Amino acid sequence: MPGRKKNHHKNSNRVRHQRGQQSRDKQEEQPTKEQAAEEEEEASHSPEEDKPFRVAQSEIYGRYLVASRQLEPGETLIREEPLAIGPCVSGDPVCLGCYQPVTLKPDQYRCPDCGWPLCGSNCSGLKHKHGHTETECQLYGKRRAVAAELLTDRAGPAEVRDLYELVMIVRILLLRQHDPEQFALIARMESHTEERRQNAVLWRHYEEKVVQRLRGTWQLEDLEAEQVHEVCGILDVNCFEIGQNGAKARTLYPSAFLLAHDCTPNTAHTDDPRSFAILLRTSRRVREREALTLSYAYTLQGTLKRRAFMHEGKLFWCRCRRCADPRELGTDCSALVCATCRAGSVRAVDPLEQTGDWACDRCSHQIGAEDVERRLDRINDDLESIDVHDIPGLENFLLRYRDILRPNHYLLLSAKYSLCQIYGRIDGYLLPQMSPEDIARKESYCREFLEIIDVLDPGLTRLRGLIMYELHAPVMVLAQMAIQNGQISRQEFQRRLKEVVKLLQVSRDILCLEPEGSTENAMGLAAADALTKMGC
Ligand SMILES: C[S@@+](CC[C@H](N)C(=O)[O-])C[C@H]1O[C@@H](n2cnc3c(N)ncnc32)[C@H](O)[C@@H]1O
Repeated sequence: MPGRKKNHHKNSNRVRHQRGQQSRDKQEEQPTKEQAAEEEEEASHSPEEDKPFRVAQSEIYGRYLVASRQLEPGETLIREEPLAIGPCVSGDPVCLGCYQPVTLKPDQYRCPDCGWPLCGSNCSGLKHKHGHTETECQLYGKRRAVAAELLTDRAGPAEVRDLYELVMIVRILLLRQHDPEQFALIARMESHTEERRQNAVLWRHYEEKVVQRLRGTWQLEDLEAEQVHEVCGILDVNCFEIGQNGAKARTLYPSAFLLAHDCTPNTAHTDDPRSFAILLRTSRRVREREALTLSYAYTLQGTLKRRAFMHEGKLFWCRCRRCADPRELGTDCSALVCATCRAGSVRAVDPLEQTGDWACDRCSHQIGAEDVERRLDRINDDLESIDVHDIPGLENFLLRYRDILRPNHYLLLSAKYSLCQIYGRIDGYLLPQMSPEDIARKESYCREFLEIIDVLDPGLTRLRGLIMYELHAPVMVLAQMAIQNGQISRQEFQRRLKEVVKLLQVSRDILCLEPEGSTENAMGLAAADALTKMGC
């Protein structure tokens, strides 16, 4: 469920602050991030390269990419393999070779040498640079107890998360010895170490969960605490969360990390399920010298949450057009129903004031941002507790909160997005089994959702492609029913068919840009097939 999962990128910051306490020697040997930016800029101006972008530098963004000419929608900007890859920070165990989910049950296949759970002995990621390497296996093999004794089905999600969190950090630190060039490409990334150090809670977390564990339990005493903190910062600021067909991983890429954030970005990215390469392209026309942007946050979150997420992990407060507008570019997807007059909408008075008040547009009711956040967290927990296939549960959720949240509220949209995807696809609710009312409901959720996405994630974006594909089916089926029952004219039927064709064409054009072997690409092919069958 893209709407409710973090399947986007996480990111980073600017370049001006003091670096960590590296030794004088190291500082002399390695260029600063500012010098690296200048070198990159020079390199990107070299005449033999006809790159669609170049590296620029600003006080606000730090290094960022700008279009070196006008770019058309769908132009490929970057295709590159990861510098580093590892499991995401979550309580879900995954195979260290291919990042597909595994269990911690006694019958789960495990690496015979180090004891970490793997999907199987023929996993494509075994001894592969993007998977479970021999170096890693040897290191873990000497500490077999970690995986064999701690990673069992008695471990709670927090313990599992703490152990998996270390994997990518260790992989990067291993590169320091085994592939210094690769390590240098990572070391030039922003870490915000100094700002992170000022945040006592965050610093203590990494000190206890990462530095002390690596140096203590994992007996990697030669690691310098400072370097470990630096790597933790680089990961938090620059990682992408990727994965296709059930796999989940986090990655660092050599140049994609340079993209600045915007909550209505002009690029879209996807990843290749085999190589884990990132494929980044423009989602709409970009003017020459315009910043190339992607969203570090989830589109389907309100301003309060998106900004908090970016401040927490990426150490900046977003001030983009969407964030600055209390109505989020007219979508109103954070507005609440006024609890006092019941008629007005409650919105942040100044959304760039994170702890400022929210006020009703009809009466004098006001509420603090912290209160709003607490309420939204409770509603979000409620939504998360509903199984994604539970149609009555999700419908009930919409009913329960319709007098509390405005219809376009992101939490309602999230539930509607799930419903768009499962109506027509699960047993008991397959299209031939559905009542015309339920089919019409699917259509109306798809339309509501599309209207919002057209504003917040416009152009050639996966979310638009997916929702258009979902929308074509109810429009088609209802049109057929209506003509058979004599409810619409031939002309109206033709008009509706035209819409179906348009929806299929756009979704095909978008989803066929997704990598081969991905679910989205399969949908793109299905759209193309449907068009052929319709003679288009
Ligand atoms: C993934 S890094 C991007 C590259 C980074 N600018 C650099 O020089 O290494 C993300 C960081 O860039 C900065 N940044 C990106 N987008 C920004 C934005 N919209 N506003 C302010 N800072 C931004 C923040 O410092 C953020 O932590």
